[in-house]
Amino acid sequence: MSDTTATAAFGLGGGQYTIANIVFSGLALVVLLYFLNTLYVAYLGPLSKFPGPPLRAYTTIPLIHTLFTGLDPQVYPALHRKYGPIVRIAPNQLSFNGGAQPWNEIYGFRKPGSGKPFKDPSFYGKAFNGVDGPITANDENHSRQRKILSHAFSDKALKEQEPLLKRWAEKMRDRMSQQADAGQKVDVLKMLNCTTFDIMGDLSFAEGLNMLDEGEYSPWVKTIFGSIKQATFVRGIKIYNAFTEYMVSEFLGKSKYARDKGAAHFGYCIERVNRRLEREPDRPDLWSRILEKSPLGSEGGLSLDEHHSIASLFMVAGTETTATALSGTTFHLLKNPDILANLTAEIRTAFGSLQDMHLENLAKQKYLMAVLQEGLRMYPPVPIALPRRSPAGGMMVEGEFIPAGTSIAVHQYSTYNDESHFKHAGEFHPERWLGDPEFKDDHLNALEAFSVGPRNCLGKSE
Ligand code: HEM
Repeated sequence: MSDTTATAAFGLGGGQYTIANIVFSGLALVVLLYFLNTLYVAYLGPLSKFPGPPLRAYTTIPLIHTLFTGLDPQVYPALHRKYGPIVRIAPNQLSFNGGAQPWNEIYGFRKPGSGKPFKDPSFYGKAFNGVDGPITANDENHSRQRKILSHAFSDKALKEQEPLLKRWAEKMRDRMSQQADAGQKVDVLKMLNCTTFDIMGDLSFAEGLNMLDEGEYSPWVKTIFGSIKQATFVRGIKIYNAFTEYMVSEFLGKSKYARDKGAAHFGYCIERVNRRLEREPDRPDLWSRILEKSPLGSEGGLSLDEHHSIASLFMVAGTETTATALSGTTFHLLKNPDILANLTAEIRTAFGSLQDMHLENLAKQKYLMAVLQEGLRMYPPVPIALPRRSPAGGMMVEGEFIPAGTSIAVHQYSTYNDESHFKHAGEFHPERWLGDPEFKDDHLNALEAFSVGPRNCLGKSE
């Protein structure tokens, strides 16, 4: 090829046909194509029909900013108020707050053979040992694991744990009373976290973490809280683009710092699970029921690695969530003395002492149940969105076609704070759950704090 032909062919002009120029032109072309593609996706692509802030259609930076600043429960309700029940919150991401319909369409059970949304991999991370527990397992492993684990969460199994739950509740009450009698301030959130972690340790491994005794978070629990924040930060970097996702998975995720941090939490789990598997406690715990269904080494049962992953999940999923729900509800009760007085009256009329309280008769206290529901609505422990990806071939949600691979989710706090679902949404009104005519137009089925469908919360009691 002559210089002139090459110059013409590469469009370089002026006889500048050098390797550097070719590389530079190639890079410029890639940047141009990337830019044009971004513009196409933002303004002409299949998600361009959905409303949302223009910048969010173009880049994930606002999404990451919201994540890093922790303003999720402020930003997304405001976006839904402005743009409606479906909002494009990133180039490839839609947020829903339309109530029961998107809950069922995105998360609910589906007919066999119909395309099914799956968990968005950019949100969900595997357990430290790389072995899936129920949160990240594929459908086949998930249903195998869930069948085994459900046995430990049946009504019968929970009834069996009643003395344990009562013992810890009494301990929490005594501890709080001691502090109050001594004129000290009571950090209710901390007390509740100490209690739920002690309970989960005792339920899972037949040994508490002694946090209520110490009145302080144990090093393990501090590690768990730290790793929740760290995981959020890592997720923010990952979702920027494919390159940052690769860098996080290949380098940051495998760095010594990340490995040491992950190993600390996981190490505590491994140690306790192994210790528990070596002995039979003098009273049944969750693992007694799990091992009943799946003896170690049995075909189709849980592997030792799965036991570790599941224990590490239980310690996160069942503790901070419950403590958050109870502390949020306590906050709203203290802000609403009339409601607190009604609740106190119901409980003191029904029970002479703590000894009279049982799981069964507590569940029959209508006002108590309404207060807890309203607490979950006003202060959901998972206030964010748990994203799924739409399946190959796309799917319909709220009558709109969603193309394959789109990240879709119901945003909990936006749903529960929307006046179209709940009258006086920003106020605490347990009466709405008790058939009060003032709230007759409320969409009570928009509240799904434990999610719905095959992957809903295992700890939810019906
Ligand atoms: C108020 C307390 C709780 C709330 C609001 C809550 C909420 C949730 C939600 C929204 C999910 C779905 C996660 C997803 O789609 O990725 C979930 C899953 C799960 N939760 Fe809870 N949870 C609570 C308490 C508990 C408790 C006490 C346990 C007991 C260990 C527990 C164990 C689990 C497990 C194992 C899963 C995974 C289930 C599966 O994928 O099959 N949770 N929870």
